Amino acid sequence: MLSHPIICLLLVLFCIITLYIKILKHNDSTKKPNKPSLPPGPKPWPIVGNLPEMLANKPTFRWIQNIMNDLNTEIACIRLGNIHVVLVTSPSIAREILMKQNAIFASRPSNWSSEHVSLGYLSAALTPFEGQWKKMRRLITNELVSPVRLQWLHDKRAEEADNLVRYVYNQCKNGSALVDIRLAGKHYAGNLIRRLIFNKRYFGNGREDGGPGAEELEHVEALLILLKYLFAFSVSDYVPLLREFDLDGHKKAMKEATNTIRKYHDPIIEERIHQWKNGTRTHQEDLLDVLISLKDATNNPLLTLEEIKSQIMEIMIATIDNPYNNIEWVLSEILNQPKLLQKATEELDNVVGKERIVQESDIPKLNYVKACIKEGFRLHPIDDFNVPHVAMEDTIVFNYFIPKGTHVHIRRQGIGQNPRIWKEPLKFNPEKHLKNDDRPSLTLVDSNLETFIFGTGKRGCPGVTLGSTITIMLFARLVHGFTWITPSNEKIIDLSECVGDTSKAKPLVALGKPRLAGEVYHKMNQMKNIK
Ligand code: HEM
Repeated sequence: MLSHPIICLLLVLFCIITLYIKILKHNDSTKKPNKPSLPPGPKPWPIVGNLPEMLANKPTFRWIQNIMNDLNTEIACIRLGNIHVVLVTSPSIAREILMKQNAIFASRPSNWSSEHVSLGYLSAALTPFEGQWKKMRRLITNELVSPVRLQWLHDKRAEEADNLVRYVYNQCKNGSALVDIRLAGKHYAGNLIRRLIFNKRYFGNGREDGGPGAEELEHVEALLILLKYLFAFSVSDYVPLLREFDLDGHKKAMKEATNTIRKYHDPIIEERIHQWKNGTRTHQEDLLDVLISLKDATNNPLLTLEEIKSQIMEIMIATIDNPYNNIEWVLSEILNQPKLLQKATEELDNVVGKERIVQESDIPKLNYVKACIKEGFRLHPIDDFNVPHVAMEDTIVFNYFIPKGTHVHIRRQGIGQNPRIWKEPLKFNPEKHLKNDDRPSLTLVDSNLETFIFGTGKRGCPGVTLGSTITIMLFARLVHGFTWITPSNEKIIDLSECVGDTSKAKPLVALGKPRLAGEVYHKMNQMKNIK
């Protein structure tokens, strides 16, 4: 006979084992066969996640490209500190995130760089999803880039397009000359946005040939530095305790750049507000006047001084990089395939002729020109990563679990070069955008996100019309106004990318020669130097 305590012990053991089996069974039954997991990715370390690999594999975007190629996936997840970062190269997943689940993914990350540039989240593009974003987004859409406003600003844009031709013409008017296309593109876009906002091309005395002065060179470079370091996978964005140490130097570079920009912007903005207050200015001439004159429901100024400064800095940043980078790549690609350059030139000659220069009103008829530009955006976006979005709640995307707080980076180049979507993805061929498009006038809008240009949804670009116009006019004026050939010491244009980003490693310098009737240029050369 077993003694009483042993029976008790056996009974307890039996209960424990039964309970354990029950728990196991329960877990098994609750484990649905397809319980969503995170998207695939490298196994994260405890606490730091994949930060060690990120730091050991610079530049980060190439490390991420390699991870996704190795895993053969169009969606991946890495963990940086305690933040999940999801990467996407599939148009259908991008549509799910930016269209179907748009409301969930409408926020932006909070980090030092975006807070710094937006002067504490006062502007639209960088501000997480909340009231301030709504206020500034509405204002941009309704007051700064509405069709009526863009019409009002037409003549300023036309003068800057004329100044572009004047600047290039002054370099090659005695025959032909080498022209730095990157420089010309940067400064056309910089002049144009300064003109729309401040009614100024030059902060200083400018240059007689229409080119940039030292101040404009400094201004545009500072804006591009901010872009370079915004959302640039700085380690302190994921481990805020490290912010003070500025381990990668991003903070120092960004502070210097904002100081430079504010050195030019702030006195103009402050003086202008003063003029409106003391009644010496009563007539709106540019977007700064518009911003100052906006009123709230109680007829008080809608915007504070800091809101105006922040929104102006953001629009300056948003306008310059895409157009010049696109045109530099497109011209490089078609210099290497002269038949394409010839086709674009023929279209311009057919639509415009050679007695006048191309104008914005010609744009609807320039489908081949626009197809070239779209193809440039597909192959060579300025940055692989779109501005990041943040999931505001837990969700499921294509059967993957995406936790609240995840940063989503849609990879523009990954989408544009996705071999499942595009035949011969690495070949520059504008016909790709003409084949399936029977609309009478092609646009640069990327509605199915197979070429990721402006994005879509709540955080999609509000500057589509202005951005398209600037880019198309830059390309059309250069190709219509001048003959371009590869410099004699280069067989073909070197199409290598920078190691650290997607820009062209070497600036494009091409041999340009005027190709229109002489009076066309002379008229522009007589333009006053607008300061
Ligand atoms: C060719 C030129 C341009 C391109 C390719 C472009 C592209 C983009 C892209 C891809 C986004 C992010 C979309 C997303 O988050 O999913 C964006 C956002 C934005 N863009 Fe543009 N853009 C251009 C020109 C402009 C211009 C001229 C303006 C001036 C008003 C502008 C203002 C903005 C703003 C304010 C946002 C942020 C929207 C938000 O977060 O609510 N962009 N742009």
